[in-house]
Amino acid sequence: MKIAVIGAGEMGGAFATGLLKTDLFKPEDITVANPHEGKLKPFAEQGTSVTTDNKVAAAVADIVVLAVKPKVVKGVIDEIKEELDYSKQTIVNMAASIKLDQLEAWLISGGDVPAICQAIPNIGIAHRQSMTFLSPNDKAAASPKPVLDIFNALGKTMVVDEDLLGAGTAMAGCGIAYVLRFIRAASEAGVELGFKADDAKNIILQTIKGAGSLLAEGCHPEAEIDKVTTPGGMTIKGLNTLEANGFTHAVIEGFKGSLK
Ligand SMILES: NC(=O)C1=CN([C@@H]2O[C@H](COP(=O)(O)OP(=O)(O)OC[C@H]3O[C@@H](n4cnc5c(N)ncnc54)[C@H](O)[C@@H]3O)[C@@H](O)[C@H]2O)C=CC1
Ligand SMILES: O=C(O)[C@@H]1CCC=N1
Repeated sequence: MKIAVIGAGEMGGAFATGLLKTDLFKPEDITVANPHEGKLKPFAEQGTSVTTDNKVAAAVADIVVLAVKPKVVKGVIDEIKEELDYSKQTIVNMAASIKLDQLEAWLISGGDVPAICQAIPNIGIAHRQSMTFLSPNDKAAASPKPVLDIFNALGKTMVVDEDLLGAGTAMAGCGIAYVLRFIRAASEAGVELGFKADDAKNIILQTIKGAGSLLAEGCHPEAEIDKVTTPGGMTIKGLNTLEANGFTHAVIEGFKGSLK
């Protein structure tokens, strides 16, 4: 099995980096394509095949991943279309906000469309800790295993109707930035409270891991919060101060804001 990643930017690069940490592909069976050679160098150094020619990348792969900006997708499809073999190749599109119907219209050839799967990961994919949303077209849904195997090896995966893909993008693709901003804000609070910046970051990181492990065991967030809030104690004062400053409202509006 061979895979091509077209676009070695933040997402394509993180995806290729994650792939190299799995045993799904030999490094030389991963082809990374980008017009700028500088983007390819780190991958070439790790033994992957690299090229500045998208057609070369597309021709050799069983799975062709489009990891370019949305406005570039049509141009890349026009460029590689002649090289594709719809009887055996699957196209994975990572560009947000392009619909399957649109991809099929761009890719249709002699009345035939390829297996296409929308995939929205997040940058945790570089560490095999992505939350990835997948929406296959009918042809890809008929044999989903190859794509599922890849993204399951790179974190957690949820297959959703395409209608939910935008919401998934907001929750995890964008959500990782919101979580990181929370960590940064909490670290800044820690510095004001007297810790060095690195210590403050590590304290909040370990605190998040603890919260995550409680929830992973099936605990409910509010039940755990009730255990922490000593009557008349420090935690309830902090929680009420957060809410007086609009914390829950700001979080909800922030996630919804990605889709506006
Ligand atoms: N960054 C993220 O966290 C996420 C990004 N995405 C999607 O991934 C796609 C890429 O986003 P980023 O990696 O953030 O953008 P980016 O700008 O970092 O990367 C795009 C890459 O494509 C390359 N490129 C430009 N024209 C090209 C062409 N004709 N052929 C091949 N490569 C070309 C650029 O040189 C660049 O390396 C976007 O469509 C975005 O919606 C999806 C989920 C999360
Ligand atoms: O900000 C964006 O549009 C992309 C999609 C999810 C993360 N980055």
